[in-house]
Amino acid sequence: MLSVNNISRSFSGKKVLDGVSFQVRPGRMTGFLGANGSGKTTTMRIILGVLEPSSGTVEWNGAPVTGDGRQKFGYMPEERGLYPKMAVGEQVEFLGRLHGMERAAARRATDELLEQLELTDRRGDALESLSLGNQQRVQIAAALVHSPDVLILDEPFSGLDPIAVETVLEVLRKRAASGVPVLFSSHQLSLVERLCDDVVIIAKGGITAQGERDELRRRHGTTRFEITVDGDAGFLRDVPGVRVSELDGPSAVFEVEGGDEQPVLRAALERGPVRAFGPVVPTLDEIFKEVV
Ligand SMILES: Nc1ncnc2c1ncn2[C@@H]1O[C@H](COP(=O)(O)OP(=O)(O)OP(=O)(O)O)[C@@H](O)[C@H]1O
Repeated sequence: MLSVNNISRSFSGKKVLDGVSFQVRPGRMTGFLGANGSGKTTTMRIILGVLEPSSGTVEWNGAPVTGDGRQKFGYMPEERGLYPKMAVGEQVEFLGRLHGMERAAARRATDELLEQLELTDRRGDALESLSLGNQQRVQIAAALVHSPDVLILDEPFSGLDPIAVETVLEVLRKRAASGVPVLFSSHQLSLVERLCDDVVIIAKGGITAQGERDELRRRHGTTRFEITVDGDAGFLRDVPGVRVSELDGPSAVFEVEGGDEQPVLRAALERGPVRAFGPVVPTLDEIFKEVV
């Protein structure tokens, strides 16, 4: 497990991270969400050791991360740092070699990744001749070539079309499934909602929510309920203690005074069949707006 423990960081006296703590668990995709300037890139740079924290530590499996340990991290930085004129395959292979791989192993890993990312036919082309979306796929290959123990990806899905998102996602999921913790930042909430197992939300340099995606959604959504009946759900307005916030023919969203929704269900059943009844589970988008 990767643990970020109480990290703070200032630039020219201005605190941009203040006591940031969270975990990235093995085998899970963790979405790192935050508005522009909230501190995502700074946190990722500190995890990678590109930047020193003012205080706090980063630990991998309970021990402080050292330079050697970071050799086994895979990083896709926000500023995409590859060589524009170098051929795609040569470049990925070279980065594998820089991480200490033997030539043959680096070549094999490169071939496999280019195949998975549907770039095999671009192997010999200069990076700059590829579309931006394809260059992005090469960045993913560069971060993965040395079979990292941990993956830290800054906005890996930005600029990808929906099909490319699926291709990249499949590659990342495979790595996660093999036990690698994957941390990726994103602004695209609906995408993160679909892709991640765990979520960490940062606002103004502090963590405001974190946990398993579905658990987080349940935790933030217990005060509202939705119901669908046969006919018109308008009768709910006359049920004592009920405040209807949305009404659309047979469906309604409501809150109950005191929070016990079961009497409302009984009242509805007395009138006729109830087709659906349950708590409203908020989207990540709604949670994000609530906690930032
Ligand atoms: N090298 C630096 N010198 C001074 N200030 C910096 C430096 N790096 C980051 N900052 C400031 O730290 C804050 C957090 O920036 P950071 O890049 O971590 O945010 P972010 O969440 O990644 O944003 P974005 O989504 O826009 O990439 C910002 O106010 C930024 O201006």
